[in-house]
Amino acid sequence: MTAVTHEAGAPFGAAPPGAGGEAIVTRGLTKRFRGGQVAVDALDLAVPRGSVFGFLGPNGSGKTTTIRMLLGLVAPTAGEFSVLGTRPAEALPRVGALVEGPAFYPYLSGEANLRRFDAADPTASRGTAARRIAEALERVGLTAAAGKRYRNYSLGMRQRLAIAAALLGPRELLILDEPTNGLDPQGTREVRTLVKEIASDGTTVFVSSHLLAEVEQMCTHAAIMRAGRLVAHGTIASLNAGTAARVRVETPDAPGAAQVLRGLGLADVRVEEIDGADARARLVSAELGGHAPERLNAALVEQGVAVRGLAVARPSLEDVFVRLTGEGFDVDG
Ligand SMILES: Nc1ncnc2c1ncn2[C@@H]1O[C@H](COP(=O)(O)OP(=O)(O)OP(=O)(O)O)[C@@H](O)[C@H]1O
Repeated sequence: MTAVTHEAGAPFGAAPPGAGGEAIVTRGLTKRFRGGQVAVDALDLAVPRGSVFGFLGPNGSGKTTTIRMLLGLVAPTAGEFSVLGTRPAEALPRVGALVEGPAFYPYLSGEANLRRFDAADPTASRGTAARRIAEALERVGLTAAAGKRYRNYSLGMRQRLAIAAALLGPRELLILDEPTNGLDPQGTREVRTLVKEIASDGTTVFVSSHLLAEVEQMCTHAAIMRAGRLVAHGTIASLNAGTAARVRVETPDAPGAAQVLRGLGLADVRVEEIDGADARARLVSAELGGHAPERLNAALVEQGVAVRGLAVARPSLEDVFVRLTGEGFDVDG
């Protein structure tokens, strides 16, 4: 593929990437900073319209640089991309973004701050400003607090106001860079709820995060970055399916249980100690495969193996991410 940079303004091919219904498409998108550091390395991304797309990765993995390229704030070194099926410059009026929080005046009300923010946009019509601001405040649930000074807003309200600033005007795509960073648990909940509400109106939301639980709770799709490279990409369900479920049997007869499970054809049978439990009890685990847990239980009992407990452990997204990125994630929202 020919390397085309957004900065060079070279046209996409006959069919621009993203013409088929994706909100964002990137092909081979690369950013090498002066000094040789490759922040984003040949990124191929497809963000379906209508999705809440989690852009997940540890700090420094290239998320902000990618977002800055998508918004035309930094020029790619190589690769091509489209936003809402077209060139970024054409799409931008339909894109709301929160990259670095807007600077709000503490002594002005939320509404007055939005008015100043809106006035700075040369493309926005003055005649419709009041309606635009009222709608944005309504959308983030700040209508009742519109007249309150910004300095008296809670952290969650401040971030909701920042999102309102990104929603001035009709937006088809909202790009949020770490929108819950620095928020308290209440503020985090408010932002998550707001993101889901915005998405339920049909707006595509592309949200970066280093918090796994956050992406799991609010996103339909995710991409996982590691050191500038994409290591996984798909629906949350398909990413979750990346690791096999295991059955875990607690029993005083570990050799017997292991033999029964192996006899039934289960793979990767392991015997583990149980910390703090009866010294005679052991945990026998195996890949569940297509077996019904209740049939396994019946087979164990029929063959004289005492079963103290049987559970199926579904792999968490965290297991998948740790395996892919080689790093632990903050799992607390
Ligand atoms: N202007 C710059 N000049 C040189 N290197 C940069 C620049 N901006 C970012 N980098 C480097 O590029 C890499 C990716 O940074 P980036 O900010 O995109 O990651 P991130 O995943 O968004 O992390 P964070 O959440 O910490 O911002 C990092 O190693 C960073 O130090």
